[in-house]
Amino acid sequence: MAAPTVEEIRANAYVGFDTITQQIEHKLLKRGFQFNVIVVGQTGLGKSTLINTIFASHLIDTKGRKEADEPVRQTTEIHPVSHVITENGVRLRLNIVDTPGYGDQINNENCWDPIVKYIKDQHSAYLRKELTAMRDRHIQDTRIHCCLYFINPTGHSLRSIDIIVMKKLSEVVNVVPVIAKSDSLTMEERESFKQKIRAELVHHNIRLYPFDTEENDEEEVQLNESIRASTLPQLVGSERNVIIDGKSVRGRKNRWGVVNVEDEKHCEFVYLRNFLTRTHLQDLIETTAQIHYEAFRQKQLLALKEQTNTRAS
Ligand SMILES: Nc1nc2c(ncn2[C@@H]2O[C@H](COP(=O)(O)OP(=O)(O)OP(=O)(O)O)[C@@H](O)[C@H]2O)c(=O)[nH]1
Repeated sequence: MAAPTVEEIRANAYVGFDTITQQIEHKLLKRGFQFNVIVVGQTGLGKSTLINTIFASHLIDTKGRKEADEPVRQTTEIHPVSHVITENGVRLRLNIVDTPGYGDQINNENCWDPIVKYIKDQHSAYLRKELTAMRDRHIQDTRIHCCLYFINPTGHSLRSIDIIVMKKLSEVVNVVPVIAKSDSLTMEERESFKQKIRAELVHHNIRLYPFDTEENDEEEVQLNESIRASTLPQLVGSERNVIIDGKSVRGRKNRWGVVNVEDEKHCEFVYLRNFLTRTHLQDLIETTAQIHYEAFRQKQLLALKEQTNTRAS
């Protein structure tokens, strides 16, 4: 019998486990993905516009007062909406939670409570489902993966409510602060405002996303570092098109001219969109499960154990 050729040896040696990545992809594509984001910031800062601009669809409506005599909301409300968007066969279920009324009262004390409670309630619901004897194969995940916190473009500094709330939120969720409506500032004002806010965030020790963990390799640590260095994108949102150099682009007219939302020389919208959808979508989801939910779960289970011990003794 003739000795096998190199090709025959190679063909016989192929086991096929390298297809596991395709098998996983097939399963994940069938199930689809889930991304839950909450938007927090004073009325009229452009929260709905920004979300609709990022996902290029009209997903949420403005909650502003339509008539001058409409009463101002007395409390922070929680308005979740859910949409399924599809891109190249990938299905993404998007839960967007709007928080109208936040920061709008004269006395804003505790106006953040409904937001923190909502985030914790989602962790709690997930934990309950996880602990049932006959748990679902796939638990519907409503845990909030990202909180976009809108900072007023005052040109001065953070308000005390921003500091308190970002601190509270960063204990339970990935907080990504953004400078809203940055076209109301000149380029010089924007840069100095950004530097000021960054220094304040560091001074007040506000722990923003992304976090370094012991498991991070060199590349991930460097990536996190670069994200932190570019924290606070200065945004302009728009659901309308304007004509620039004969081309119709997503943008808005202001007193200085026209802003092309997608032009990095005009604002940092593209940076935020890439960060949320192209580079960090999966990491935001993972960090929620591994850091925020894990901390919540540990606390709840320890409390439960203590209760049981007290009852037994
Ligand atoms: N100049 C400027 N105006 C903006 C920008 N984004 C939104 N707007 C406008 O600001 C107004 C309020 O925008 P919304 O997106 O409804 O703001 P919101 O924060 O969702 O407001 P509420 O739903 O009331 O909480 C609208 O007239 C928008 O067209 C922006 O980046 N720059």
